[in-house]
Amino acid sequence: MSLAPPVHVTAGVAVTAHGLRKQYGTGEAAVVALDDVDVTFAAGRFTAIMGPSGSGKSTLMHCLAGLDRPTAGTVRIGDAELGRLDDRRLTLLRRDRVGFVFQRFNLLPALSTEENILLPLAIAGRRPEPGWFRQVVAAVGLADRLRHRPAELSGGQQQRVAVARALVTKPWVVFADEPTGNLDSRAGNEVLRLLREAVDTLGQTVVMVTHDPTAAAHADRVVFLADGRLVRDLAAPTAERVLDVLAHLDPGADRAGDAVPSHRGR
Ligand SMILES: Nc1ncnc2c1ncn2[C@@H]1O[C@H](COP(=O)(O)OP(=O)(O)OP(=O)(O)O)[C@@H](O)[C@H]1O
Repeated sequence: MSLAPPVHVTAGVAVTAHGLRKQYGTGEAAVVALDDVDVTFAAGRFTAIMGPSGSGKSTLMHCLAGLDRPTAGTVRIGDAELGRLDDRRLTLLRRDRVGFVFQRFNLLPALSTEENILLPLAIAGRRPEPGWFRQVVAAVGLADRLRHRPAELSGGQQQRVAVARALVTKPWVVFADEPTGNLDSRAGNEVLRLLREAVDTLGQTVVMVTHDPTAAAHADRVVFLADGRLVRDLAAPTAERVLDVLAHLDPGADRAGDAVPSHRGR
């Protein structure tokens, strides 16, 4: 597969979706999970996707990452339009150009930390760039855990292995799906700090789905979904402002929203 230089990445845009629609089922059982979503993710920025349960966050991320095909609309990662790629080329794009961090870490239990981190490169038959592997390992603080297997690591350490695995290919974008969902707040903070650092020091693009306003506050921007539509776009988020927006999207979150000062009208 030939992957031309990432025109859109160098132009400042890593991922774009236009007119994105996803419908599950047909007739009376039909569910419209995404309803005409247009969104652009700038290169070298950290964006969080939030919204009430069932609002379409996972569906959006799966369509953006080429893990699922939309019913209508287009997605571009770098200069590749995903709808124009057959399954094989899409698999290669995901392998070579996209990093993933999942809530459940998804490490291979029989492999060491080092082997897990290098797995995407091994599958692609690529060697790590000299120095890059060491730089990534140092960044995530795992230099003294390289021979350990996942079962010998804490949850936070396992997720740091997953972050290193996502960064090692120098992907155009890292998609993180609830990366702190299985971690206590300290370990979660550490993972968020790492993602933030990857953006600030490596120019990495990160798109993260989260339910946690504190996690979203690490991002440069938060986009909010409700009923499959993109309804708010918040720059320079704080946990309080995120809570405030959420409280007005989801009646179930009203109590949490009432607990913080309202920032409406500012
Ligand atoms: N495979 C599927 N078949 C049918 N409906 C689906 C399927 N996957 C998701 N849905 C529906 O699509 C809608 C959006 O789901 P999605 O998982 O994207 O929401 P979410 O915002 O990620 O929710 P949560 O925060 O609870 O994880 C929901 O109504 C869900 O029930």
